[in-house]
Amino acid sequence: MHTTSSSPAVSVRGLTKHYGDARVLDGVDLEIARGETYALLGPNGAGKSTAIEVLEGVRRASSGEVAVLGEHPLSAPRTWRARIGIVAQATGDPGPYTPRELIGHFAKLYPSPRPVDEVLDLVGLAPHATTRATKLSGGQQRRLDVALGIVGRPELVFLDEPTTGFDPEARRQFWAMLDGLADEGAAVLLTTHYLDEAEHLADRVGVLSGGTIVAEAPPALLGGAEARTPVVSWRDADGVLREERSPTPGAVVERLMHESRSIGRPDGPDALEVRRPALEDIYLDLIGANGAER
Ligand SMILES: Nc1ncnc2c1ncn2[C@@H]1O[C@H](COP(=O)(O)OP(=O)(O)OP(=O)(O)O)[C@@H](O)[C@H]1O
Repeated sequence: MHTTSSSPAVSVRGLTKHYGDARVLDGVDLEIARGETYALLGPNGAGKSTAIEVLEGVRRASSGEVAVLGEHPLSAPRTWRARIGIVAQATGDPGPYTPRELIGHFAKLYPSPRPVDEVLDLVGLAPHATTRATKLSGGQQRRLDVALGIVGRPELVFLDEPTTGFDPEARRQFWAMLDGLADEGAAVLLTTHYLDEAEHLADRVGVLSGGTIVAEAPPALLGGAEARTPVVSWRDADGVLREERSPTPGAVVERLMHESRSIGRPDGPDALEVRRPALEDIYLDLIGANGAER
């Protein structure tokens, strides 16, 4: 297949994968544009890593069409591999080397790598450049994984739960780094269990559940307008927790206050609260409504 920079970063149709009798992916369709950041969400065991491994060419699909930067991952030429960056969920033993040595070594595998010092700065490892990698903390080792994934200036980066183990400050630094990669035009496919991360980073999110992508949209639109409708909750006179969804929650609160006053409770019902569903609520509804883990 001829590769052009106008081909999508990722194009997947009807991807299935089974392990023995277990069908983990059951007809996944996915398209990621050049320069787009896409977050794949889903509960533990949904098949996110499996899907990413098929796209990376380290796992064979059972069926379906897969093109990554215009090539099939299992038949792509060596030059294709230099155009993608991989940060897997689990990485190997770094051996007796320092981050500077490891990044420098990996840089030699690519035609136009980033300078080692730039990578160290990007991932916030400059102060630990000469510490043995095995002596780094868990979060610092994860930054090193990210460094090795981006040193080759990839056109597409796969990041499988990249910020697991990061402290809040490191996560913010990582987000800024990823914003920088996106500004340079790299496409990113990210998995994460942190909904705020998906919301901050992704142009679009997809929810993988029951073997297929059950919802896909920009984070602010996931689940549709209905899912974003505010929820008014309160305890009624019998102490029972009530909920009402309404696009005009103020009117509901006014009605409840009026009803309360009419039964001699001028302060209104107990536990009166108005909530606007967050991405996390919408996500949980989506996976709950679609069978969750399998
Ligand atoms: N090599 C394998 N052989 C058999 N089953 C496997 C293999 N790899 C994964 N699985 C199973 O496939 C399912 C999907 O696993 P996968 O790691 O892709 O999920 P995930 O969505 O990435 O999960 P998590 O969020 O926990 O990382 C799980 O039930 C897992 O046990």
